[in-house]
Amino acid sequence: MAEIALKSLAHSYLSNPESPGDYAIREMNHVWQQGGAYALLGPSGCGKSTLLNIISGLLEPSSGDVLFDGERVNALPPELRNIAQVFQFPVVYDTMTVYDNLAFPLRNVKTPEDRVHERVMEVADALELTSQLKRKAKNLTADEKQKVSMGRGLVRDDVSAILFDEPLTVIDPHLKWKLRRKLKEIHQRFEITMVYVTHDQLEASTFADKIAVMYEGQVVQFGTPRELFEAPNHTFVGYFIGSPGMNFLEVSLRDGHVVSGTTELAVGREFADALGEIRSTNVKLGIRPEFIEVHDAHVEGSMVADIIHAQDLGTYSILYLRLGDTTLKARIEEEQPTPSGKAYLRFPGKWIGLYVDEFRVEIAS
Ligand SMILES: Nc1ncnc2c1ncn2[C@@H]1O[C@H](COP(=O)(O)OP(=O)(O)OP(=O)(O)O)[C@@H](O)[C@H]1O
Repeated sequence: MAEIALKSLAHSYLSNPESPGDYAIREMNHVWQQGGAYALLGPSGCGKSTLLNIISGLLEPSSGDVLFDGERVNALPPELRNIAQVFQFPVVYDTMTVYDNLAFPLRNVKTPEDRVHERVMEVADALELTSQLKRKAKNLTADEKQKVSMGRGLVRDDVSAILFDEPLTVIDPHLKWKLRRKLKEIHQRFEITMVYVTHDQLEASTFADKIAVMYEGQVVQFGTPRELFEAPNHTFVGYFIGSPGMNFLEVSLRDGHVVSGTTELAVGREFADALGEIRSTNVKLGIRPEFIEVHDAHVEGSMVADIIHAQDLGTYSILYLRLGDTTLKARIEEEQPTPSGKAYLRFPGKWIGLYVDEFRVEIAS
């Protein structure tokens, strides 16, 4: 087991990269601590697989260092890095039994047979494969084969980390949830550093204690699911996490007042002061639909909005609103009265974010 640190790491698949857009991984520093359960979350093409392949040694980075427990491993080939990798599609030997498939990574490093047996039985038990051990892998379903693949990743207890690259893609939807829980249990039982790659926020938050959100080759935020929800560090995290995503309004100052387009926004003095300090023209106010206060009559400091549409989702509704020239979404709970026609909105200062060139900046209170 090891701490994995990435230092000034960058990678381009081009031989002469020129602009940041030429990089699959833009220069980054990141640390996966020993024993953590992490997710690497991001949309297709943001660089997740590239990053995993650099850690496991399948790919050499264009620049920067990969350190395991402080030791530079850039020059080490994958087989000497002690990293287990589980891919989207099962990697099993069809002609071998489940038992022999699970035993393979251990026998490969000349583990004594009594220890092989002990570990195979332990992993088979954790993955509920005990009754399948004598079957030939070729007779298994896709789900079962992927469980064997995961088991092969888990069976060695001397690995530095296990990297899972979208491992549940081929798994039947009703089994996915169960397997995610299982992986979490296994993590607690074996205390191995695990990095789980996915583009699904639910999958990331059920598995991981901390999530690294990747966007355009950069980790734009590394935090707990709650931190990502309550204080997204980048507009992309705001859009990507939560359903529906965060509202972003382009804002500026006009005669000392905060406006979005031609509409004056009722927000605190601190926000206006912070806005006054900013020179960029790319400035946004972010607020989650969950944190907008919705009233059916005027209250002090409220802004009146037109309700375009209310979407009833059972235990809550999403209101689609027009506030001046911008549209917004707000969530109201079942027990709250749903206003009709007009709604009176308040943006609590605690839940407003200020975003400059897409990154969140602190507002002094
Ligand atoms: N072998 C390659 N040669 C050239 N470009 C590549 C190669 N592999 C990936 N890329 C490019 O690098 C960028 C990052 O790709 P990567 O596969 O790491 O993203 P990802 O987040 O894992 O996406 P997905 O979820 O679709 O697998 C993309 O623009 C992709 O087109």
